[in-house]
This record gives sequence, structure tokens and C-alpha cells, in this order.
Amino acid sequence: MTLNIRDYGWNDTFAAAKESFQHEGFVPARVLVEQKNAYRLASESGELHGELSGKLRFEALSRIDLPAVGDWVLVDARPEEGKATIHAVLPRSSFFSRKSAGTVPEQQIIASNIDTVFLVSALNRDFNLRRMERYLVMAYESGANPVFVLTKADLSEDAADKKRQVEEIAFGVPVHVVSAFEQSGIEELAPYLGAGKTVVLLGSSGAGKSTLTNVLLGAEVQVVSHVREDDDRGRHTTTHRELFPLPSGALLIDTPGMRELQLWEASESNDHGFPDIEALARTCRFNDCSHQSEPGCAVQAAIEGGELDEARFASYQKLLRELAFMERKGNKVLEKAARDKWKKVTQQHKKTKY
Ligand SMILES: Nc1nc2c(ncn2[C@@H]2O[C@H](COP(=O)(O)OP(=O)(O)OP(=O)(O)O)[C@@H](O)[C@H]2O)c(=O)[nH]1
Ligand SMILES: [Zn+2]
Repeated sequence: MTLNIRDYGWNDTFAAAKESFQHEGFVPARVLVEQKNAYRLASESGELHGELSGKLRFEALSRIDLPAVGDWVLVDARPEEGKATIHAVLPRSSFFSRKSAGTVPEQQIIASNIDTVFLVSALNRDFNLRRMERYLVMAYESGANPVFVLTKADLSEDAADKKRQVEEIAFGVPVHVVSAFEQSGIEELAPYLGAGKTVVLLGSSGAGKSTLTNVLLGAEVQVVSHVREDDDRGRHTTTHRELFPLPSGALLIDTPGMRELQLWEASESNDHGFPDIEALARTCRFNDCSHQSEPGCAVQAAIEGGELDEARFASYQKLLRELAFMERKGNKVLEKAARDKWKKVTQQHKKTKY
């Protein structure tokens, strides 16, 4: 079985990056699944089981240097055995990462080379603008383009109003209202789901990500079952992180991996942004207190009194700055800022010897 890697998102940028490696005989492959340093890859010679070369394994300075779902890697392919040895990871155009817990916190790639991230939120009582802001910051840091998808429109009587509220916090970011149950609004997502485009769904548990995934998958059930005819392993049984093709030709990364990001959400923001700090701020003497050196500042008093962690206050301010920046500059500049941020990481990544 052969396949066309362009169907898996291969493009001229990756092709140019490959050229700079000048390794005779290595071919590109995309990581579909990663489990404990074993990989399933899509290559021109079909799906292969990949293993890391000894050199890549030992020269990796951290986990960020190792392949993750969505990565393009260069491999020595042995199609007759169904196997490949992974020798290098091509620079990532975007990625989600998280810091893994442990004595030495380490950055770990959750998913990479993503074009669009659907920030999925339900329009019921889970609706939470502060949380959406956090997700948006995370999306910008990834380098992927954020799109808000507000789900369960059938449960909401003020969907249009909520849509407007989201548009206000997320200047220039598209917002779409859908209902998986009523199959409404789904067609608005088509522009992001073109052939070779990679999408991930991100959002809290219960937001409707799996249901939406099924709708996107089921849009052309015929095509799906056709694809499966010569694949008796059944490619959509997902208990792990996996990249798989949608009938539209787009690639969806699904998602215990994205659930891991929710841990980030839970630990960093407590689900409600910074309610403790916001409560303190309401008791400052001045309504427009900047919590720096104003008299009667309850926030500074709490820091001095040891009730508020200074680092937590610093990250609150960082969030406010980032959001203010977004609102001021609009989407274009933000995209550049996000891009510069990940470029730096990618450059660090490049310094590693292959
Ligand atoms: N009314 C309504 N309910 C929905 C809709 N989409 C999903 N649900 C329900 O919302 C619940 C959660 O949906 P899931 O798709 O499992 O949510 P999820 O985001 O994948 O959740 P996790 O798998 O925990 O991350 C289920 O009971 C769904 O039936 C919708 O469009 N309308
Ligand atoms: Zn104050």
C-alpha cells in the first residue's frame, strides 16, 4: 500500500527543510501515533512502524528534540519489513507543548505542525470567557491559528449574544456557533478542513469535542468505510494520541494529548482565571488600581502579608499584558508575535545535531 504524503500535510516548506539535511536515502514520514518511543508513521511506502536511531535518542537534549504526533521526520524506510528508523525531526511550523511534572520540569511536545486549533466551548452553563482567554493565549503560543467553536447551540437561547462576547475578548479571531445534535453551523468549519490541513480540538472535558469529531468524521461515512476496506486494524479506534485523516482531506489530531493540556488549564487557572486576585483587587482603594505602589492596594498588602504568592501575581499580570496586547494590536501582529516565539524554540531545536 502506498500513499501520497501531500495528503498528510507535506508541503514545500517541509520539502525545503528536508533539503537542508542532505542525507542520502532518507525519506519523509509523518508521525501518526507515538507511544513510549515507538511510532506509527505515514510515508510514501505506506504506514510503517518507526523506531528512533541510536544517535537521535542519545543526542536528544530533552524530550522536545524527540518526535511527537504531527511531526515530520526523516527515516530510513524498510517497507518490506513495514519498519523505519527515524533519524531526524524537521523543524516544526507550530506546536503545543506542556511542562511535564517531575523533579526537572521538561517541555514535552503534545502535537505539532498544526494549522488550526478549534477552541471548543459549550454554550451552556460551562460558558466561561476567562477560560476561553486562557485557551486563546495557549493557542497563540503554539503558532497555530485559533478559531472559537461554540458548541451545543441547541441548548442556548442567547447564542448570538455569547458569540458577540467571545468576539469582544478575541479581537479578530473567528467565532462559529454549532450544534452537533442539530447538525447546524458545521459547514462553517469547512474552510479550515481543506485537504492536507491539520486541525486539533482543544477544550474542557464535556465541551463536545468527541461528538464534533464524530460529526466531522461521519460527514462522508462512505469515504471512511472505503478507506477502511484495506485497513483491517481499524484506524479510528483511539485510546492514545493519534493523527488521522478526515473525509474532507484534513488531518485531525485526537486527543488524550489534548486532554493533557486541560491539566494545564486546571492547574494554572483553577478553571476561573484568577478569582482570588480579582476578589482582592475589588477591595483596593482605587478602582483603577494597578497594584504597583498605590496606597490602599489590597493586592500588594496580600503579597506582603504572605497570603498571595508573588509568582502567582506575576503570572496574572503577564496574562493581563498578553490580553491587552492582543486587543490593542489585532490579529496580524499577534500572529507575528506568536510566530517569533515559536521560531526561537525552533531555532534552539535546530541547534541540536542530527
Ligand atoms: N445538546 C447537545 N449536547 C451535545 C452536543 N454535542 C455534544 N453534546 C453532549 O455533551 C456531552 C459531552 O460531549 P463529548 O463529545 O463527550 O465531550 P468532549 O469534549 O469530547 O469531552 P471529553 O471526552 O471528556 O474531553 C455528551 O453528553 C454529548 O452528548 C450538542 O451539539 N448539543
Ligand atoms: Zn491594588
